[in-house]
Amino acid sequence: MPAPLIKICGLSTPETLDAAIAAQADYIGLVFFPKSPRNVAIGQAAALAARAAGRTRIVGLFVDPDMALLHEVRATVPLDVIQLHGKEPPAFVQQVRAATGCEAWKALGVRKRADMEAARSYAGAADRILYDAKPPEGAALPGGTGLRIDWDLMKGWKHPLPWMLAGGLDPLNVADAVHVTGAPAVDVSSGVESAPGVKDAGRIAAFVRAVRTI
Ligand SMILES: O=C(O)c1ccccc1N[C@@H]1O[C@H](COP(=O)(O)O)[C@@H](O)[C@H]1O
Repeated sequence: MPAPLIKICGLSTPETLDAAIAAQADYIGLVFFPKSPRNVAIGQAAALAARAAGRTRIVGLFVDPDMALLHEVRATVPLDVIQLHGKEPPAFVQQVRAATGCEAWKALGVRKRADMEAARSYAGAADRILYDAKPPEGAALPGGTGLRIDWDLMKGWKHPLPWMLAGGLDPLNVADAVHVTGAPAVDVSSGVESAPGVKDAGRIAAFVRAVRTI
């Protein structure tokens, strides 16, 4: 099995961005969602992206954005990937990919096996499905909650698209998560923080090390 790809999401400072790059994370994520403690202003994101350019790939995370916001961000932030973490239907995901030239990743909230079935409808529209834990009804955030998927749900599941595992991963559990699910790519946000929105350089390094030594 090839080494899983690694994304460190929700970076907002040059120091923690540098930590992710030094650890050789494959992707770094910038969150454009004002309700998130990891939200970055467009100017702040542009400065972080300039620092990261050519050293890792840059993912912009959005929740039910309109095309105007995506174009506004892309005018100054050179995104490689747009991660859609809301209720975006396949046609919109396809439109995002066509209009921006970025890869489009669609996040799906998973609590039971049936939640994963929705992945099929994104074949041909999304470049990757990101499976995240489904938050409880009425939760403030659709992701970045530290909640975990029941990894056993993925046993025997035939993934219709390239995919990534997210939700409650951390340096101590990520190796188990990969062993149980066979994930080809992993994404972490709160599991490498010391407080909500505060990334920890040591935990970022430990997470990448834990994946690279699987
Ligand atoms: O990180 C956030 O603040 C966030 C906000 C809104 C939607 C998604 C968000 N993060 C994504 O959620 C998953 C899981 O995060 P965690 O590791 O459980 O904290 C991950 O894909 C993040 O990119």
